[in-house]
Amino acid sequence: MSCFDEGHFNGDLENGVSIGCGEVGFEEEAKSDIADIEDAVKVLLIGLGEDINREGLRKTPFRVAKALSEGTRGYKQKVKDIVEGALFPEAGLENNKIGHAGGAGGLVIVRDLDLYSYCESCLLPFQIKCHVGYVPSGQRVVGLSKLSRVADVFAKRLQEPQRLADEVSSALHQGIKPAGVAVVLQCTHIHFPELESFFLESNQQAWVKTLVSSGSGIFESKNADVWSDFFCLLKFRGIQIEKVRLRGSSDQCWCPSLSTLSAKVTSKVVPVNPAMITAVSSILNSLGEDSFRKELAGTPIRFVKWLLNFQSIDMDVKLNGSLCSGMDTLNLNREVSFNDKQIRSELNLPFWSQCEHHILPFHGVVHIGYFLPEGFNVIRKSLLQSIVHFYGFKLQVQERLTRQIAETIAPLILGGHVIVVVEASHTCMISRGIEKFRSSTATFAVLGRFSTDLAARAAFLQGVASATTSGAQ
Ligand SMILES: Nc1nc2c(ncn2[C@@H]2O[C@H](COP(=O)(O)OP(=O)(O)OP(=O)(O)O)[C@@H](O)[C@H]2O)c(=O)[nH]1
Ligand SMILES: [Zn+2]
Repeated sequence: MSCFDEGHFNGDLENGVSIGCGEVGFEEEAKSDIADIEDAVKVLLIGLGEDINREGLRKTPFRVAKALSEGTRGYKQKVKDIVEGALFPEAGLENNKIGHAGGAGGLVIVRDLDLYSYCESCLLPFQIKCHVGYVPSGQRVVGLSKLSRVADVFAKRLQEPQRLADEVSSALHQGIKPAGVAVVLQCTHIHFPELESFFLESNQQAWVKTLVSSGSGIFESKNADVWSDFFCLLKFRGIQIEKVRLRGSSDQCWCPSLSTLSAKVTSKVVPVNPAMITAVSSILNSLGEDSFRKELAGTPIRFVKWLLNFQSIDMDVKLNGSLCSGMDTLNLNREVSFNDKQIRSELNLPFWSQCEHHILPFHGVVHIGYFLPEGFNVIRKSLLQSIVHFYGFKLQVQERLTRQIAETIAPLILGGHVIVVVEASHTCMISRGIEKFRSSTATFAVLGRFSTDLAARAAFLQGVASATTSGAQ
């Protein structure tokens, strides 16, 4: 059932009708929506060739349903309730003078509100740093927390940055009746790897960012001088405004899936399992969206194409003798002394993976260290990058990914002395109510001398610390 229709937004503000799917039997409806989403997730997992009964996946359909429902709870929240009762009388600087100095005497801005939303084009969460300001009028101000709560109502939907900014500024204007509202959003979206070119280039950026704004009342015009007050107060926080896309500016496609995955759909006929597409459409409807809404038209196929990256890649990593080329296999048994001057490092190899608990991406960089005695060839970086992708492009947990990379490299190295460190940002940690935006997870796997020799580990880790900033974000 869809609660998303053109007029729903204004109607909900004025008469307080719940934005959700009606009050009566709402709990029951929510439960059946969760169950429907779980069934759809099972179809997706089976479409990936996964065993839905295996340990790591058994609870995944429920976790995903819970996460998506949490991430789109905004459809069921009433903006009116949030603002009503939180408008406080406050004399202005110049009593009864209407306009800029009316009310409490000038601009009020709350900066650095960390929110997350779900991208309507690819169904992945994206991060938002939201800055909301308004000029009070009518001798009253609104509770500061309500600015964040109202922004969150619209963030917790399937969104696109500009529409989100517009909805927040419009909702606050209707709720507070100020002289004007201004909203600036800094949005950060995971970058989609271009698999074909990916194995060649290791310098793929991890994030796509955009800055959008929206204004109402005295902020309606993007040239209004009150915007410069607003931008100055943002500059205090180091936010460079020049890059803000003011409303109505050219709408370059924000979501990277609109350029990469769609291009792949058109450039090459890639068979996509229709049952998986139907499953994603049913998830959209269970969330209270209208899967026929034009912005959602291509979302199911984009989401399925993204998922299929993690089915398994047909790249066959040849770990036979040819990889040991230059390593004289007779010497492989020869004892050679280990010294930390002979540690070879390959750092910042990018990876993408998908957490099997929430079917949400985690991505970052892999640092690999191994022992390279005199006279032996290094392992080609492209091979190490291929091994990283081979294990990355699966439904994973980070610890398992780290171990599998180390175990695959060890046999290629004299003595099997290898250390692997993975640094990653987990999308499941920035969303789902956890919302730890700047968190990143590091995992470690050590084999051979690296598991017993602290000095060797320290030598490698020092090298990583001084040679690189984490690529996780
Ligand atoms: N160790 C590990 N845990 C992960 C990874 N990716 C996701 N998780 C965790 O998987 C766990 C699943 O816990 P559950 O209690 O079954 O599910 P949940 O209700 O979504 O848990 P919360 O995250 O606490 O909301 C969560 O704690 C996630 O943080 C990973 O790569 N490694
Ligand atoms: Zn997207």
